Amino acid sequence: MKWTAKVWKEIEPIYRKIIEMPFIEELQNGTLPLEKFQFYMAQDAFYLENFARSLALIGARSQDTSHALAFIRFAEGAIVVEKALHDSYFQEYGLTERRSISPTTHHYIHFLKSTSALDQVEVAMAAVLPCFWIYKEVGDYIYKNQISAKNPYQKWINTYAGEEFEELVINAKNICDEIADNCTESQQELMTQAFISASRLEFMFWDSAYRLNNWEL
Ligand SMILES: Cc1ncc(C[n+]2csc(CCO)c2C)c(N)n1
Repeated sequence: MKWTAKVWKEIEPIYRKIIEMPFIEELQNGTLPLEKFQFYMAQDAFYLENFARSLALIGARSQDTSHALAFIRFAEGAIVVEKALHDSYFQEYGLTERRSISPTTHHYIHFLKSTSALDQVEVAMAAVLPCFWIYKEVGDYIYKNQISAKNPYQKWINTYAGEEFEELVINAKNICDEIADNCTESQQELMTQAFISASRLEFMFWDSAYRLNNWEL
């Protein structure tokens, strides 16, 4: 069995929780309060800037040049494509002020940065995979189950349910399977643990936006 098939089984309960969470349900119905979406967008802008750096670092640390190129392109995509989506939402919803990084965003960013800098590059690749894969699954899920034709968050949904994004995800998954095949069992286990941690953090990222959770002090 491929490594990706094995790890998806591991995070299936987390994925189920994600698609059942109120943030996702209300995003799908278009009823998510704007304040919560704004909080999410503002936090995601911080996330992307840092996530792109992790991807670039993984690219730089990759032995295989085709993997290096793929991760450098992912890094570019994180800044160019995703940032464009944010900028349009920032304009549409009049989001101007720069907020502070929430505890969950802080934790997620630093988990990715330290993993990409200090752990084996294979483990770092596994740590960033949920960012691609879970977004693809969630995007497709929402797209298929949408009831309302008019949704203020449609652009977000279309970005992740689209074919262009699918290609990126397939590429990221294939690279992880290729490198997992050349890993020892204990290295694979570290990859799996990193994948699970990042999946939990994806859940927390939406959950904390729904709760507008920020530092108390
Ligand atoms: C918390 C959080 N996790 C994942 C993504 C999705 N995402 C961000 S950059 C990128 C790769 C290049 O486009 C992907 C899939 C997000 N926006 N926010």
